[in-house]
Amino acid sequence: MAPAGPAGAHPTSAEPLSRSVFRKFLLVLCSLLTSLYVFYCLAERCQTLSGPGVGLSGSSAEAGAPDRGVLAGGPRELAMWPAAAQRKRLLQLQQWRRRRPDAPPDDRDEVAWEEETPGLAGGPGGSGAGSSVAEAPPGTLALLLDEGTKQLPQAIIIGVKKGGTRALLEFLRVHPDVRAVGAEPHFFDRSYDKGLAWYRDLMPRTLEGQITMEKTPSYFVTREAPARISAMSRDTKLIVVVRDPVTRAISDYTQTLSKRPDIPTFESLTFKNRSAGLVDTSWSAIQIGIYAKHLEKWLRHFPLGQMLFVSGERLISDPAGELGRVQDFLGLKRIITDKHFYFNKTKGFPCLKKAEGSGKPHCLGKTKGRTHPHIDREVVRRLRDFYRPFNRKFYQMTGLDFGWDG
Ligand SMILES: Nc1ncnc2c1ncn2[C@@H]1O[C@H](COP(=O)(O)OS(=O)(=O)O)[C@@H](OP(=O)(O)O)[C@H]1O
Repeated sequence: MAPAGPAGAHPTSAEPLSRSVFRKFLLVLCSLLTSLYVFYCLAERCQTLSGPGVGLSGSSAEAGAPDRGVLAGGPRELAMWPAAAQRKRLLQLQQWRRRRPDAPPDDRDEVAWEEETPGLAGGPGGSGAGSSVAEAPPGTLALLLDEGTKQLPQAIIIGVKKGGTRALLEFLRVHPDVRAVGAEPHFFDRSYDKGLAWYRDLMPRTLEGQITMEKTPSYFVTREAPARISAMSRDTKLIVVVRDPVTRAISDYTQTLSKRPDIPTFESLTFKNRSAGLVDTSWSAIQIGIYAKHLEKWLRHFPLGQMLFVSGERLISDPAGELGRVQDFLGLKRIITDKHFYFNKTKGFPCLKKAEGSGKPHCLGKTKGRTHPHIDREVVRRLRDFYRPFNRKFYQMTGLDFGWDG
């Protein structure tokens, strides 16, 4: 008998051998797949495979946060999206982020306003200073929030105090291409020594095409501010909200009175010598309203065309009209229209139908639109006489008649 060949020599062990090889192969394959999956998850792409079409819709588990699918992707994943989708997604993140109450402004009056309207507060946090990773939702949101860059403002609302500057900024923030610091930075008057890097760091992150803004009404009357802003950028656009200087002075006084009820009467503070009718121009409430005098200083550093004068009165009677002018001046698409406003009878002012971020109707807080005390008519008349020549000069300089003198 011929001896059995190798195949025939172990007819029974051949099958178990191939099975064990197969088992080992399966084992290696499984661990390879598991490692790949773990690696994939570590790269945080597990939840983002759905892509923009899925990610931008759906409900949110986070309180008010955009869909998780939207949030979970990392910058690399984001980079794979078409530019428009990236922008939309980042805008969505910005909006969500603006809803969080951030650091309050430094002005006490403004603090009160922000406290009442956290939904509208942008704070240096809306601006980046509050972007603590601890607050960030899980996943790579923290990374995503770092998208965009902090820019020095291209436009500043420089005044005037009690002119309606808060209303203007909050209305403007409804625009998707406007990002603004909620608090007043007071950089060019109080913190200039901290340097431009400090100032820039207060700003919100912006995407290409978005404008960075801030408002500090005291800049308009700060001697050094025009040169300092010009040194930052000669192209900075300047917005001044002006209001009848007499009502502005009374509003200013009303604010001080609300904090220090024991101050002298408006009438007594107005005059150096009441019987002689000599107005005290050293009182800041009076001085701020001499707009022509302050404007002269700005015009030494900026061309008139780089400044926009917003009527504080029309900002109340026709907010959409004034916002139209502002959007044009800033080179923005006219997105904010009369559809965004309604007149709130209780408040006595126009309010936003949908506040930026929260989507709910919203009025400014109770520190905006205070009831003014009654002022002696004779004192008001004397003040009108005092301001008339300055107002005329201001109308001449700006080419605009604000109609304060009847
Ligand atoms: N929509 C709306 N709602 C409430 N208030 C409004 C609005 N539009 C303009 N105003 C007027 O804004 C005045 C306050 O001006 P500012 O925001 O510039 O004040 S501040 O300098 O920032 O303190 C504030 O002044 P007072 O009425 O004297 O309180 C308002 O008259």
